[in-house]
Amino acid sequence: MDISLNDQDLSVLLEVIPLPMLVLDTKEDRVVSANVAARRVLVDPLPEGFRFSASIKSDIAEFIVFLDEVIHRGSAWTRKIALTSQNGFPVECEIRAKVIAHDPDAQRAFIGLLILELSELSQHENQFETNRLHREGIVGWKHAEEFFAELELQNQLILNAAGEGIYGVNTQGQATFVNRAAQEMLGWTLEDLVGNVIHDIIHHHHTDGSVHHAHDCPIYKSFRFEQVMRVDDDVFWKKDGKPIQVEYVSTPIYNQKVLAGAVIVFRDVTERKLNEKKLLEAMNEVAELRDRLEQENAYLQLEITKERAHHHVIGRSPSIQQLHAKIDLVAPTSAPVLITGETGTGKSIVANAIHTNSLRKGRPLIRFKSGSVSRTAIEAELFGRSENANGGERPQMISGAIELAHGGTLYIENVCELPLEIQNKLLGVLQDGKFKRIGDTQFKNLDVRVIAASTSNVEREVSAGRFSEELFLALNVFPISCIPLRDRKDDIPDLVTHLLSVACERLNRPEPYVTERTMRMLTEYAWPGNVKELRNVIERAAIVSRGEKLIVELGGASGLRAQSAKTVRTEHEMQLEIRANIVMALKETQGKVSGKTGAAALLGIEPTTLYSRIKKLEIEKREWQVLDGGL
Ligand SMILES: Nc1ncnc2c1ncn2[C@@H]1O[C@H](COP(=O)(O)OP(=O)(O)OP(=O)(O)O)[C@@H](O)[C@H]1O
Repeated sequence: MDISLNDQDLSVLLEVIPLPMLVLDTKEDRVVSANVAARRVLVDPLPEGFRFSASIKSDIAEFIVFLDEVIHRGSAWTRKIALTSQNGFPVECEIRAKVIAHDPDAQRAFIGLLILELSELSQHENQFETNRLHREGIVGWKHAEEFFAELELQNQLILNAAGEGIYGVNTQGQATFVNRAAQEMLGWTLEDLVGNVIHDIIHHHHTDGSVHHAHDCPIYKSFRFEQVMRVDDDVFWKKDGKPIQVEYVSTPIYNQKVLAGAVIVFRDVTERKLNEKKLLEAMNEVAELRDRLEQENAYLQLEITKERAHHHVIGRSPSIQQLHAKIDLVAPTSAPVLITGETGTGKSIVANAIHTNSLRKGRPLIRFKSGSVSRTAIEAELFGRSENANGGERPQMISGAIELAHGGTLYIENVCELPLEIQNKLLGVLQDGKFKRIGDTQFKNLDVRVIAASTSNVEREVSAGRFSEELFLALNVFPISCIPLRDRKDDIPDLVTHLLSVACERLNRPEPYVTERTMRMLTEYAWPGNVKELRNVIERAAIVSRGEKLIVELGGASGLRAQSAKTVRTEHEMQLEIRANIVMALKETQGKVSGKTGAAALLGIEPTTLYSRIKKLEIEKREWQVLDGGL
């Protein structure tokens, strides 16, 4: 079957195609039809029976291979074939070919050839790329715009959420933005600030009232000299005319590497500065008090040392020598000491000697003698108290004697008078080496040496169930007993001389001399109140003696002198003497025990001691009342 094409139809079809196109009859190598664009490239007008091979510049064999490929595959393209234009110029092109009709038996095919000049093709491609870029550019710009809008919104949110005040200024010092915190801290609104020179609004004066010139302003400096400025003590002025203390950082900002102004981040530190000021004042006050306390302490220590300088254990009797030996032995240790002896025999003098000869002498010797009657008061005096009076506020601390003695020595007088509960608590403290204030929750470590004293026979108190046996064992590590003055009369002259010189020094009086007679009288006296009583007598004598001689009055003791002439008295006789002396004293004071005019003062003993003696010796009211009534 032979095929044919309606040339007319083909021409019309080809003409609508803008690119060079022609139809080739392969059998006759004839261009059947070519559109105007193709004719413009090859030959125009197209001669009847124009042979396509005439336009091929390159090897014709290459074109035949290409046609075979087209017929075989139905379509193909190549850039290997160069054409010659009607002017004789070479036309570099891409030829795209497609089989329109094929009759293998007749070895004929009609093939459509599209000729794309490479120069135009690349122009097209460039144009296409440009269009594509243009299209994509617009889309990209839109994306960028959305992105920046989003970013700006987020930045605004961040700026407004920030706790610090933040504002920006341009290079003219005009505010460009102000975040919410800044507006709230300053009271100025966005309308008040943005576009205006912010220095004139919030930063115009110092607190002392002097003008803050813009040329001195660190914020201006930050963008003039392009440096970050940190200021920690400045003021910004609020809309209500009040200043707030601020600390701020001013950082220069750039737009496309060109200085655009500065951003200022600030904090209201008014309250902090106030607290710092208060703290500083409080610390200064504390330092002042500490200095004063140290001075007072130094002064008191000096006074105590001076006072204690007169508190040596005086005497040469064998019992006093023995006492010295014991003190020397026990002082350097930290062992507890239990000192027993009648009142006024020098128990506190011994405690002092032990302390001053120990390694603790640089720390205080605290004397504890509870004057309180109630158990809780005694407990607080000894262990301290931590009170939270105003609930929630810092508790008020009161240090007890035991805490004050930390590192030093605690001397407990009349230890037998401590209530049993407190005795047990004290025992616990000594065993554990820690204590707790009343009302406190925390234990504190304690390093204390305890020296306890008693006028009573402690073993007897233990047997009577009035004193804790365990505490007795804990304290009785090194017992020392103080011998009454009547058993060491040899010491009386030394004591008289010593006590007289101490008294005169204190009274700032010339020291009178003691006649032999007076010394004998003093030596022979029974001294139921021991050295304490002797001291009182000597002090009184130092006051009343106006002349050169010491005039001694032994008060109610005259009645006892006859008895005191006896060389040895029994313990019972001694007790009777003491009893009679107390009754006499009570008679003189009409039963008054304490106070300056009380019987205790007259006897030179503590009221508590006198009370316990009255009880122990079973002295009844009628005894001194009857006597009183008899006069
Ligand atoms: N051996 C001594 N050497 C020097 N002074 C002494 C001596 N013994 C006692 N004294 C003096 O007597 C006074 C009373 O002594 P101290 O207070 O030590 O007695 P005490 O036994 O502790 O009495 P009390 O049991 O009543 O507390 C002291 O102030 C001290 O001046």
